[in-house]
Amino acid sequence: MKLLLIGYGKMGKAIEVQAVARGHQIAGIVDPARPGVSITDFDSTAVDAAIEFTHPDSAFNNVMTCLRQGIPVVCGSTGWLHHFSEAQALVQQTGGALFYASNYSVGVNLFFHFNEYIAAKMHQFGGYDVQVKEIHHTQKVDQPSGTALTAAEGILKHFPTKTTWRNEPTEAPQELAVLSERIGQVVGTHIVTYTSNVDAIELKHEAHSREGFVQGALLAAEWLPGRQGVFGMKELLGL
Ligand SMILES: NC(=O)C1=CN([C@@H]2O[C@H](COP(=O)(O)OP(=O)(O)OC[C@H]3O[C@@H](n4cnc5c(N)ncnc54)[C@H](OP(=O)(O)O)[C@@H]3O)[C@@H](O)[C@H]2O)C=CC1
Ligand SMILES: O=C(O)C1=N[C@H](C(=O)O)C[C@H](O)C1
Repeated sequence: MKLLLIGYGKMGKAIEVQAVARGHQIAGIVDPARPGVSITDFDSTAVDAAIEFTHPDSAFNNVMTCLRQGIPVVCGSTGWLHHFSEAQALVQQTGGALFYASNYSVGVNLFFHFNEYIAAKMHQFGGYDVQVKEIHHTQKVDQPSGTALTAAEGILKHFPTKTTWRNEPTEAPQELAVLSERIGQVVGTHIVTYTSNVDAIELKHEAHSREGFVQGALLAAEWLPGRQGVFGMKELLGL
């Protein structure tokens, strides 16, 4: 496949290495460190899919440009979902394809699946409070992480005592605390904890490297071309 990499930071560079190892061609790299190359230089004849890992402030614009260029786009950037409905509308309008996941690791998507199941069970039995905690490296600009927000949404869907989330400790019983810590080079750790008067139950995912994100993003890029619509890891993995 011919891939366009948008963003050539920690993820973009790691994706390049694995993409080449899997026999793909890098048709172009768009990044501020490589001026003179832009998404509008490419179209669906030059590129089979774009993979976008940039920044919360640039992701929406990059996704929209790919869709206008007719390029199927796999986006991993977090912190831009307040614009997601506009991207969905452009997918419909253009007949294009957008794949989005707050976390491309297969393990995290299993964690999301179990998280929803556990939330429903814990609510059914009662007596437990719940919180989400995420820990990431100090270069991360958005908080809470996209993964923590997906986990929080999964809890809110199945644990109706909680009606909203807050990114700080809270005593309000209807608020789900989603706590963020930034430490050194931590790749990404997410913990959901249920606490009662007598015990605690934890569901934890700890990424040991970025390889899981890279593999998932490449699987998505290999799966997306030829499809029309908005997709995520549930469709890719059949979860
Ligand atoms: N969904 C998932 O599984 C994962 C998501 N992420 C998310 O992906 C994003 C990127 O992560 P990561 O690679 O670690 O971040 P980095 O900061 O290491 O890399 C981002 C790169 O994108 C560049 N960039 C900024 N703006 C643009 C633009 N408009 N067009 C093209 N490139 C641009 C940056 O350049 P400059 O430094 O000059 O600004 C930088 O080189 C983050 O939002 C992160 O949360 C990360 C890992 C997994
Ligand atoms: O910025 C990161 O590094 C990561 N971002 C994603 C998120 O916000 O959840 C995914 C992963 O945790 C790493």
